[in-house]
Amino acid sequence: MNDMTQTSPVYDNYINGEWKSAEGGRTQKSINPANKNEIVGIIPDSSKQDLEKAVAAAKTSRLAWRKLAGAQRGNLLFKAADIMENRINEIGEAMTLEMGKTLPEAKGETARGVAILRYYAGEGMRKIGDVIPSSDADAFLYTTRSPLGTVGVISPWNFPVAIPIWKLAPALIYGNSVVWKPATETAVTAAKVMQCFHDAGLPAGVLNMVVGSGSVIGQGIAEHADINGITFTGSNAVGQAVGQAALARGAKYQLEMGGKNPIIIAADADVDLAVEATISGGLRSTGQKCTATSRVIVVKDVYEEFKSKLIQKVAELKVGNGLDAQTWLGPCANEKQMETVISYIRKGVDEGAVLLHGGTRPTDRALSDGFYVTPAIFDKVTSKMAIAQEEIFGPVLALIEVNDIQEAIELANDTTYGLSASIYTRNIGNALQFVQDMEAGLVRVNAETAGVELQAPFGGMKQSSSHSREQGQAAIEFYTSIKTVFIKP
Ligand SMILES: NC(=O)C1=CN([C@@H]2O[C@H](COP(=O)(O)OP(=O)(O)OC[C@H]3O[C@@H](n4cnc5c(N)ncnc54)[C@H](OP(=O)(O)O)[C@@H]3O)[C@@H](O)[C@H]2O)C=CC1
Ligand SMILES: O=C(O)CCC(=O)C(=O)O
Repeated sequence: MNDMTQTSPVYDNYINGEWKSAEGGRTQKSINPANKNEIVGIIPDSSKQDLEKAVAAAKTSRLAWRKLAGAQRGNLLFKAADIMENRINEIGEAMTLEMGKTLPEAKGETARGVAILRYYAGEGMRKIGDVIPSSDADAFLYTTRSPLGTVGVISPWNFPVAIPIWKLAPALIYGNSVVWKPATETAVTAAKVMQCFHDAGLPAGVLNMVVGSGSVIGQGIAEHADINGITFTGSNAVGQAVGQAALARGAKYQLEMGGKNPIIIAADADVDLAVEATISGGLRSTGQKCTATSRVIVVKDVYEEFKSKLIQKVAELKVGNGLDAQTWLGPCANEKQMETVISYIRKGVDEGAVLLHGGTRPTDRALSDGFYVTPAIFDKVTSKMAIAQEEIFGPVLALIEVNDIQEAIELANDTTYGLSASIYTRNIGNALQFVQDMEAGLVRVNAETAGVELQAPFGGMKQSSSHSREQGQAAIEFYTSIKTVFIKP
């Protein structure tokens, strides 16, 4: 152990209402991507034994939890929300330190987590069924809903507060107990979120958190016979494996995976607004959103104007440590992610695209220990290139020139993904054609591709999801089963 390891804060698993170190005391380090020499915290490296304890606790606690009134469960979520609201600075700072997004983004995401918690707390008071006229005049026919039992939540590092909360909160409010495996990258942030639920007085065993590698704890959740539903957000490769493991044992599953999201700029677009939306949608959070804009499809009439304005604005963005108030764009979340981004930039050049701007490690020596890449803009991209087809998850914009809206929509659909898409146009006909023909779960007119409203359904078409929807009232479809009740006196 070096000195820094000895002085770094230590975080544990949360099992059956208690903080517990991993079996055998195994730990790993959470590293700051802005400075790889800084350890943010020492976190558990859990084994299957830890998972077993968490699942057993969740199984034991679930009956009493489901028997509470929805309003009682809701009150606990309201309390957790209030506590989290008071800790926005602390949680936001942990997030910036662990995965690099800027502090305003990190605090904004934590505030969003609070709002999601409150939304689902309120769900405890809303209707969960319908009365249906029976063909038997004496009978009472209605539907109600049952929780699944225990839900396994596998969450990624890119929204380390909002994504877990939009899974945990509906799972809990509808009466499920939970075993949560957060991304290892953001386990410190996860522990701070978990502490809010603990301090709110959630009964022991109802929500458990196990930190450890995806292949052990994540896969263990997918395969565990006592976990009745699994919700996952992350890469397509892992999502497919999770889905297959769940399907093989008849468990319910929900997958939210990648995107290759297009923005279309029509000839009649407000070009300045379109440039802003492209930058915000493509480069905020260093491009590490599943809804990030990565393909910029521009009609030829405004191509040159759009391109030169985009380059000018992107050149003004300050890359740096997310804690620095001047920074617009933080580092990639980890070294592997940075290497992936750099390898795609090389691939783009090799395939014949023209790198107009960025795509390099910054020369500033103050940034040399961080996983930084300057935002890249590619010109002369064609739809068949890897940079136009594969999810990069980094600050890379691929410009594609087209003749008209028809061609733009065709190319926008020329991918295996279908998560989000946007168009900039002042023409209602263009907008309606786009809304109708675009194969994506989220379509936005005169708005960037990213940006999800917590009260609306969110999810993708094609290979972006398991065709289910999260958030808003859509969440009830995954976290419960409908029970049809027929009663005759
Ligand atoms: N849709 C989205 O929002 C996201 C998409 N991605 C995409 O995925 C790429 C790789 O990122 P990465 O973090 O490796 O994504 P992963 O899909 O590997 O990670 C997502 C979650 O799954 C867990 N996991 C990893 N392996 C397994 C497994 N075999 N079984 C069950 N769970 C597992 C991870 O745990 P652990 O952290 O311990 O590895 C993490 O909690 C990115 O470049 C991006 O393209 C990534 C994150 C979010
Ligand atoms: O755009 C957003 O706010 C949500 C993005 C998201 O869900 C993701 O990146 O996983």
